[in-house]
Amino acid sequence: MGTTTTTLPLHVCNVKKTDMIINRLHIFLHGAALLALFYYRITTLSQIIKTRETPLIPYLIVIFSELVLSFLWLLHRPSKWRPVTRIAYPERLPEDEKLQPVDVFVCTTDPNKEPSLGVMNTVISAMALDYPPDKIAVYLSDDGGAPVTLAAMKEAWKFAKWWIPFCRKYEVKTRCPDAYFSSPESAADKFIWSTEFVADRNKIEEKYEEFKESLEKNLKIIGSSVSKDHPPIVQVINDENGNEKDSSQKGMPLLVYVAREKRPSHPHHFKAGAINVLLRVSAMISNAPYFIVLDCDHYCNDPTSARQAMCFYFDPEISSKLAWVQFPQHFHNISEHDLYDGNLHYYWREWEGLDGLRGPTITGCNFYMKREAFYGVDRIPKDADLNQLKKFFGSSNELIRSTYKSYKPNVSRDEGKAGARYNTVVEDSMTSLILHCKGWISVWIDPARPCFLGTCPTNLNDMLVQQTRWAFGLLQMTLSKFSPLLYGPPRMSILQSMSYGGLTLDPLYVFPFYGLGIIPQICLLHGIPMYPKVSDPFFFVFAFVFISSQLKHVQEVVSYGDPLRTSLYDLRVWMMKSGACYLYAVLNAILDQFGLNEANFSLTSKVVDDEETKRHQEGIYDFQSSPQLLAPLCSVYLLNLVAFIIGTARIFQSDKGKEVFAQAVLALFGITVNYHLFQGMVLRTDKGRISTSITMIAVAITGLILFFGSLLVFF
Ligand SMILES: O=c1ccn([C@@H]2O[C@H](COP(=O)(O)OP(=O)(O)O[C@H]3O[C@H](CO)[C@@H](O)[C@H](O)[C@H]3O)[C@@H](O)[C@H]2O)c(=O)[nH]1
Ligand SMILES: [Mn+2]
Repeated sequence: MGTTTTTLPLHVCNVKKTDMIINRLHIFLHGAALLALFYYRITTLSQIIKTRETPLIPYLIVIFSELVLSFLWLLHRPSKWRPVTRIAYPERLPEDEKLQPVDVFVCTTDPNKEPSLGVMNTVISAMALDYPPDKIAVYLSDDGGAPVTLAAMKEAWKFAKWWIPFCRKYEVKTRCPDAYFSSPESAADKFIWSTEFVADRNKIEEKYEEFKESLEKNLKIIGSSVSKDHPPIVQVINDENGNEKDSSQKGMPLLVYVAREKRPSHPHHFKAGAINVLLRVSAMISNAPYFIVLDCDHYCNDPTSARQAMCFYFDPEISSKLAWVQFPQHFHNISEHDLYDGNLHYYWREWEGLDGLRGPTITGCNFYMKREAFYGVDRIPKDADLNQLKKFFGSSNELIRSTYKSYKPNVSRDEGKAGARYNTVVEDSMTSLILHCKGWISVWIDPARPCFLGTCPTNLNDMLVQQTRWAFGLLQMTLSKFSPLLYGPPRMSILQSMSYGGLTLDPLYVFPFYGLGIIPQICLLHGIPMYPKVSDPFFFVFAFVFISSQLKHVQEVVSYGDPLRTSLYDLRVWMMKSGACYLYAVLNAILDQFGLNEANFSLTSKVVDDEETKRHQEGIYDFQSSPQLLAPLCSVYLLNLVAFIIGTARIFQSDKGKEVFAQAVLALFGITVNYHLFQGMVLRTDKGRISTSITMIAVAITGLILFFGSLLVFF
């Protein structure tokens, strides 16, 4: 544990040197080019104001777009400054008696979108964690208050009593039963030839089939209705079959069902609300000093995750400041063509860099958290009276008593409440900002064998809906008093504040997307130059900025280990997000400011659709999506297509046309990168194509943009 020189470290942190050097060089080169670019813009702008040779408004829009792009580029730089990776060595932990208890929180909401079998697989995989069973308690929060979920849990308990001993006996690695049976792992070497293993395995498979049947039967009898109006239900499932000392309970963790009270008149704050209820309920039952949050679809794929996390909490050098250990979200339903960036590598690439600062943000689930940090008790003075404590913890005397027994907390000087933050649907980013600002650090670990595997959206619509929710949440955060660029700097380093700023301000990409996707193209049609001529030395500056940002992106993708084509898919996702998700997120955020937007958390579906899965596997875009999301993208596409065709004709016709060469290249870039939209609108005939009605709407919108955009050319 690092106390003497002879003991081996529990974990190591490696700086990714090559990436670090490339990143830093790029920051300076690209940064210098940007300065040159803006020097050009400012000098030409003053000329334009004098001479009025070029229309001012389009020119200002282009400059504004470039400013937003560069500002966001700058905010994302700290996360490139020092990328690191980590390895933990759980085998070097002290003996089991010294390990601290861990509570597992699983959240589910709707058995129709989150089928019970999947949820129970997650619950069972958590119960089977490789950790002393008396130090594990699994809590399921059922936000649907669905009787079918409670019934499923009782069946899960029965099956787990077979499953857990089997996993222990044969050192099974894949402890999510569904994953285990669908791609059977071979037994650990020492059991491989044993007939006993084969017999046990067949038996357990039979039990699993029975378990599945029982869930189906329940579903038929009970139905999958959910309720938004019910009293709280807390049920310890273990109790069903006797008391704790009963032999049937031995070697089994605690399993608890929780459906918090729901009333239509009362806001329930979605997942953040669910976590906070679990925090309080568990404080009264097991009250472990650490807890982990899992989404109902994120099963434990490596049973050692808790031990890996403990490697950091046991390190005396960081343990007192360490709040959470974050594992990435990886997905079991990803295809080799990850068309929608479902694996979220866009984020994880940055998280390696955040880890090199003071730690990654919480990313919704798969994080081990120190309960004390989450309570914010570091801020509670020692001599706090009960009233002060109630202001912080709420009115429950029992909760305060139980908390006090274990942590002897001291009282909050800030007026906040304990737990996850409510102000936004991205409770995770908000909560981590506040914890980082209090001086806590966090750790990011992404082992070769993913510790958790979830279900990611496999069609465009789900991806867009999910990204819209995130973007809206991040904007809510930006517009709240926890706006990172204002709230951060007095409390944490400027680099860390910038990273949070980069995360929450990503929705601003909507402005350059439309600014640069429409204006230069319309000007191209009218033969009005927006960029320097090819013969102008500053043309080189623009070309450099453009090429350098594209190449840097390709380098990041490849160095992260993804195939080259991912950089193209990424670029498309970025454009689709900017043109659709960010657009609606910004509109909703504006409505929200006027109190006109109803709080909402649109769940992503975890139900498998065969045809959709097939398209996903084959790498074919699934465009069955609402016109609202697709039409804006298609319109911009069509505009670029028209601009490119007519603009190129002009370039070949007249000498003056050559001044708009850069704009023609820009339009060509847009239509080439987004060729999938062209395919969807024009070439494809299958069910996943872009419907004719959406294409027609897009044609109409393109006409409107052309008309109104052309008016701008006169100002
Ligand atoms: O009122 C609610 C709404 C959602 N959930 C649960 O929250 C989890 C995440 O919901 P999901 O529909 O899967 O959304 P995703 O977009 O896939 O979730 C991502 O984004 C969320 C923030 O928007 C994070 O909380 C998640 O961890 C992260 O995986 C699921 O287990 C839900 O059951 C609740 O418990 N109560
Ligand atoms: Mn999810």
